[in-house]
Amino acid sequence: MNDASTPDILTFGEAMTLFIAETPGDLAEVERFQRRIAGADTNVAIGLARLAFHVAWISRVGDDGFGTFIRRTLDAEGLDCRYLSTDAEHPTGLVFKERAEHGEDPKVAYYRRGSAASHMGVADVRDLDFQGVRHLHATGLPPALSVSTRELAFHMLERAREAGLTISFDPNLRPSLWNSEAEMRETLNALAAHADWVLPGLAEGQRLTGLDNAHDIAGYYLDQGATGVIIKLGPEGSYVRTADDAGMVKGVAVSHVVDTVGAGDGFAVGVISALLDGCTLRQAAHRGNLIGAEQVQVTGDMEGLPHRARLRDLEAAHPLA
Ligand SMILES: O=C(O)C(=O)C[C@H](O)[C@H](O)CO
Repeated sequence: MNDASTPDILTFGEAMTLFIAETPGDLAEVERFQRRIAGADTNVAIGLARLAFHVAWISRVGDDGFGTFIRRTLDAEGLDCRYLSTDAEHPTGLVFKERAEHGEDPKVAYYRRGSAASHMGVADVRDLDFQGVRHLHATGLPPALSVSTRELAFHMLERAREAGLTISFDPNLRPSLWNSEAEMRETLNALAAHADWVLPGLAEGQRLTGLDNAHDIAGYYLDQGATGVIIKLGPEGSYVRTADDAGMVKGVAVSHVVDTVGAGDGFAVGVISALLDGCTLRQAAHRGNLIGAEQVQVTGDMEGLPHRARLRDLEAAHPLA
């Protein structure tokens, strides 16, 4: 998209070229892979663009074939890539994913250390105009990649706050990318304190807060300043809490889980799109559950993200109970 108009939504992070094993088992045995794109932030950006929001994507790719592939894919998905730059010195990040056989979480191998996106920093967004933008979505990936992307993450949330955008934050824990558990916890909780809507999974919330149940975890983030917290509970659905409401929003049944990666990103797409459409937090959690369920039925990380027509069908078939 080359449109110079103001985006509805800003997103930033790392898009990687993804290789999905064509056969199950250890990557050491796999000879053929399918090529796709991946990255928690970019999955959300694509999902929101499919739902007809104007989404700007802030990132870097390497000056290599994988970077060209990512740029072409994001353009084709309708993302506004005016803030996507090409880094001549560092390569595009890659991720290889095992093929899941029985709905288990597949193993992934990252080749992203020192990637183009991990060299982003505050200077990349010096000319970024927040005026008129409605929303910023952030995840725990940029603060995990490098010191400069961590600074960028805090800078983005602080500027969004000053400019009056709403902010969503999904911790997307990747312990293998952090130096220590304590650093991960402190950094992600500090970032979450800048957000309006915080969207951890139950296990993530437990690890980040040391608390046990969804109600208390949500309370922790409300006390830090969030207006709404939704805890993802997998197939059970999600737990919603605001200052004056709390309760379960039931999940939708899925007969065959193919691959769970990207389900949380689908959930974020549902929640953010619904809130920007003017829905309540419970309706937003329900849409998150619906899109999360779509995402677990495909092998790629973003292929299950629906366009508006499919979303209308899903919401008609599964009204909020
Ligand atoms: O962004 C990452 O770290 C990934 O592993 C790529 C996946 O698309 C992502 O995890 C899905 O949330």
